Amino acid sequence: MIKIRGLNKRYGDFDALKGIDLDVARGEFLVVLGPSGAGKSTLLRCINRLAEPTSGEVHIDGQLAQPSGASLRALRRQVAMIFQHYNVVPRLSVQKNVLTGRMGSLPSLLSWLQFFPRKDVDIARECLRRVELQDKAELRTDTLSGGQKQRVGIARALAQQPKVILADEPVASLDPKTSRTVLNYLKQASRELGITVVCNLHQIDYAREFGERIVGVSGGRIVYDGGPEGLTDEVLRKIYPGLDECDSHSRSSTAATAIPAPALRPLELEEAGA
Ligand SMILES: Nc1ncnc2c1ncn2[C@@H]1O[C@H](COP(=O)(O)OP(=O)(O)OP(=O)(O)O)[C@@H](O)[C@H]1O
Repeated sequence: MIKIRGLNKRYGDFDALKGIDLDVARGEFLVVLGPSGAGKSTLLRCINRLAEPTSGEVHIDGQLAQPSGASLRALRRQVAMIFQHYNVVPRLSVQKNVLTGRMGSLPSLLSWLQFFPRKDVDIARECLRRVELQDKAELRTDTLSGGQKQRVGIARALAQQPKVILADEPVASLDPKTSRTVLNYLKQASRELGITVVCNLHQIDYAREFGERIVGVSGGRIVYDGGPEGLTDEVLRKIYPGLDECDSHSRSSTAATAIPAPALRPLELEEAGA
């Protein structure tokens, strides 16, 4: 479903992604694990062209992703995104937020008028049912908790009826119990609807629990690609080069382990006066 070849992304003189090759199968739930600054978000953003790759190719369902035009619009319809900070419109109702996932499929006038045909309302309702928020459909979204807002984010992504969902640290702002609930909804939707999910995570424990396949990214390169059972201490040291300096308890604890060790680039070090 996703085929990436020789993907490089350079910001100024900094290489954020260095020669990424990756294939993700239809319906696969892939977790991308890595420390802060590793290049996880950049990878997702190059897949849906929110960031323009410096070189390399991304194919979605056999189609080469193009930087603009009709082909870009088609790509964006097929690839939905879920964000760390939910990106919901607070003053809109829950259902209206989910319906925004249908906008790419509507004629532009209807979309501009925010007029949604019955069929689209039914799709939105069904997506809300999947994340068990059907009872909240008419509420303003800013009355929901963080976990519920993220479930709205999932429902909106599902309403788009995409082939691929890119989830950029979808549980980074949530407590462990809520995080597991949200990841369960996402995984269940992927399994039942055959959607390919690429989910960026900081937390090793969630990656082990939810990732069928885990790609470890460090310094803009893939340093691990395999199952959760392969996440040995040696592999984790490759993904998180500073891991030995961290509290060793945190790796084996049952609580979710987040290691957002910042990988500062030279410019930032200079700015920090180092
Ligand atoms: N628009 C940009 N301009 C300049 N540098 C950028 C830009 N976006 C990202 N970077 C740099 O590229 C590197 C990778 O960033 P990216 O956000 O992809 O990492 P990440 O693994 O997703 O980190 P985090 O987990 O903290 O979100 C970082 O060093 C970051 O500072």
